Amino acid sequence: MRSLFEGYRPTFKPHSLGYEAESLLLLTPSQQMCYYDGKLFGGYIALLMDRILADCCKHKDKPAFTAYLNTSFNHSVPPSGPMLLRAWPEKVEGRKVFLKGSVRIPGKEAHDWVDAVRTDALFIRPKP
Ligand SMILES: CCCCC/C=C\C/C=C\C/C=C\C/C=C\CCCC(=O)SCCNC(=O)CCNC(=O)[C@H](O)C(C)(C)COP(=O)(O)OP(=O)(O)OC[C@H]1O[C@@H](n2cnc3c(N)ncnc32)[C@H](O)[C@@H]1OP(=O)(O)O
Repeated sequence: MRSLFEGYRPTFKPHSLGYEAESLLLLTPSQQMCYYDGKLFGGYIALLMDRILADCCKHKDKPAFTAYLNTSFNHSVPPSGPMLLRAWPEKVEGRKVFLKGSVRIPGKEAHDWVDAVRTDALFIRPKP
């Protein structure tokens, strides 16, 4: 199961509401799960998003539970290309942490990245 996260090494940067996280990932052949050829399985993408959002929440803080993870798949993600996972906090209300995340993939132009997937998520910190 750990191999699902092979190559996942997030880095963190301070953000006004906590930390933002990002990880550039190149999947190994066993991670390149597709139902349709050339399109990475959406459930696997959601798993990766849940992971980076959870890590973003808990960096130097208490862990939190996923309450919702609303994921929009705007473009398919090629299984063998680079993908940039990103997560950042949008709003914090008591124990509720609202976050956004995205998966970026290379665009048509050199050095151009496009958002293939966008996620709105709510994580809840445990009661004290
Ligand atoms: C296929 C192979 C898989 C392989 C992977 C295997 C293993 C992975 C290994 C390693 C993974 C590594 C790292 C982990 C990566 C990711 C982990 C992510 C974290 C999770 O995977 S975690 C599990 C999934 N997750 C749950 O299992 C949650 C179930 N649920 C609950 O446990 C409760 O529901 C809880 C705790 C969420 C809240 O409960 P609570 O009692 O603490 O708080 P309460 O209900 O009072 O809500 C407080 C305020 O949040 C609002 N609120 C609550 N829920 C809302 C919702 N859904 N939408 C909108 N608002 C919501 C209320 O309206 C209120 O708002 P207000 O205060 O304004 O009134």
